[in-house]
Amino acid sequence: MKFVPFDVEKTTTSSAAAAVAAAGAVVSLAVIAKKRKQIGHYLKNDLALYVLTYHRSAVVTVFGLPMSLLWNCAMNTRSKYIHLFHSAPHLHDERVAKIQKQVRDRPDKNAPLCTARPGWMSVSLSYRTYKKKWNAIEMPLYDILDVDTESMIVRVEPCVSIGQLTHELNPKGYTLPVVPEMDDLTVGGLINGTGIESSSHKYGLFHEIVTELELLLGDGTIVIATATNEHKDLFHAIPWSYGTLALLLSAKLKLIPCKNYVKLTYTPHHTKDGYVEHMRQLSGEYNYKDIEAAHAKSFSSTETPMFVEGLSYSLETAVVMAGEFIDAKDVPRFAANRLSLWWKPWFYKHVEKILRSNKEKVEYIPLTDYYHRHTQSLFWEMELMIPIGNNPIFRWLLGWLMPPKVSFLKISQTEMTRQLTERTHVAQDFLVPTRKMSEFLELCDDEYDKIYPLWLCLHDHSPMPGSLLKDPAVPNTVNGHEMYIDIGVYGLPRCVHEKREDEFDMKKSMRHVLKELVKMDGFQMLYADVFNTREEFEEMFDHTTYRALRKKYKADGGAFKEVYDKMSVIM
Ligand SMILES: NC(=O)C1=CN([C@@H]2O[C@H](COP(=O)(O)OP(=O)(O)OC[C@H]3O[C@@H](n4cnc5c(N)ncnc54)[C@H](OP(=O)(O)O)[C@@H]3O)[C@@H](O)[C@H]2O)C=CC1
Ligand SMILES: C=C(/C=C/[C@@H](C)[C@H]1CC[C@H]2C3=CC=C4C[C@@H](O)CC[C@]4(C)[C@H]3CC[C@]12C)C(C)C
Repeated sequence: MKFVPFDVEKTTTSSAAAAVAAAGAVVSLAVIAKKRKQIGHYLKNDLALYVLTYHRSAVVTVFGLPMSLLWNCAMNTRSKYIHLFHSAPHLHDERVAKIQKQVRDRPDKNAPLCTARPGWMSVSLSYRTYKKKWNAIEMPLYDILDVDTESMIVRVEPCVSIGQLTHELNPKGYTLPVVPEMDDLTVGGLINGTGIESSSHKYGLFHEIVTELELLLGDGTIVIATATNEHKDLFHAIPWSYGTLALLLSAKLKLIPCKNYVKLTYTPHHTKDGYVEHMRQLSGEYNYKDIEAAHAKSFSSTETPMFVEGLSYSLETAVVMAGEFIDAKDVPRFAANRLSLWWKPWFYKHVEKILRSNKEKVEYIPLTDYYHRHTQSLFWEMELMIPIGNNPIFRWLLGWLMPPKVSFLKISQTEMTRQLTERTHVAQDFLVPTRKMSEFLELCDDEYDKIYPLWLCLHDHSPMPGSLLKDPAVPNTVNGHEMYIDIGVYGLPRCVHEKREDEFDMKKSMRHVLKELVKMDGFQMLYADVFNTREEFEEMFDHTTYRALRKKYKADGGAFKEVYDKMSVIM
């Protein structure tokens, strides 16, 4: 039987439908009553499975939204309780000693190490099933250990989330130079994986803001690694290693001062060449000295905007957004747009309207709202899960509950929807040099059958000796940096929308795109499914020094598996 995982065809903007969805339980009951005969079989076997598989939108609305709210409330209460009664940064060393003991005394030295954070909690498509078989180490490291505004450094444990950090830092007038969207992302996941945001053209990927790592090696030794000390090779190799070199115990991150508003200029474009060139100009790549200045933290004196982002709505159309910090006192009266208010339209829809108006527009957005501009709609994933989610009535009634947690979306999947997601739902970020941006956009348009919008986010790629990431192939002569662009493709190909799923072959398209990506000196973000063979994966990521370091730091020989063994879906 053919079906699509989300009720895409039922997309309707009518208010009546929104009201019905608001009372989602009634809908489910009505549908179930209507199809009693068809589901009789399931009633005997597994009604829950039927509902979870065929009525995903209703399940997400009726159960996912309130459960996510309850979960968030429980987690907030828990962290307030821990903060009040058990917050003990000074106990960090005790906690570390217990983790060290677990690693040293693990019963099966042949089973590889990984963290015990459940796979369904990870902000990725993967369920990380290896955790059931391997030595999963409990690492209850949830504390912000120190905020030093003299040296502009914050020291954190790896399970600290982006949400925790922004809550702590922003009201005090500080922020991380790179604040990846999504509150549930953890510092440990972002350092061992990667993170990016619209300030990455200045500050690089998330690992570029790290100054020190406290690491536990496979043999139980603890080392402190910085960019200049005797473990600098390990320091550079941790990003993109996905927990295959050592376990991270704490990290020091850079801070910058911030203001509480962002002045955002939206520029609509109706040619590909127009928006590609505009983004390249804004990136500062034509003047790399500017980027060096940014790295030296003098962000306010540089000419490049603090934030640059693009949303393309077809191969030839996009809106390019450039933002700067601005003080509340400088915001013109009544000019603020609080994007995060529950009844506001989804951000990418708001931007699409600006594209249609074809007029440049300036808005003043509170900083936290700016950081969360894609949160309500989970980029544009919510349109697939809750097709009426952007309807004004739905937003007024239930917008305050949005979005459901990615964790809920993961645990509520049935095997059938999971397989279908893997076959038809593209969720990938490709990092390509901006010199190849135009070519790669054409490839995506063709291979993914017109998935739009696309997320366009620049980042400064600098050499990282020893990491899996290859150095820039055509380095800018000044300092070896090269400007890259993250092209985020999230959604269903048009043929899948139109119920012609047979015309889309995920593995074939993915492997073709990845092959071309390597030729263009690009690479793929690994939160997504990895469809490469091992050989193809090794063409994209340089394993030479990585393997030497695994030997040097006692990660091979069974302590940790290689990245491909953790990430591949084709094994
Ligand atoms: N804006 C952005 O930049 C976004 C980024 N992402 C992606 O999400 C992922 C992060 O999600 P999150 O849920 O926080 O992390 P995950 O649980 O997905 O962990 C990511 C990787 O980091 C490893 N890791 C995590 N903590 C430690 C640690 N203390 N020591 C050693 N290894 C560790 C994990 O290993 P193990 O499997 O052993 O736990 C895993 O391989 C990243 O891959 C990121 O690229 C997703 C959305 C947005
Ligand atoms: C990396 C970036 C953004 C990524 C997001 C768009 C994806 C990150 C995790 C993805 C998802 C996880 C699990 C899911 C459950 C499935 O049932 C459906 C899909 C999904 C919700 C999936 C959707 C895309 C993500 C949210 C950028 C910012 C660099």
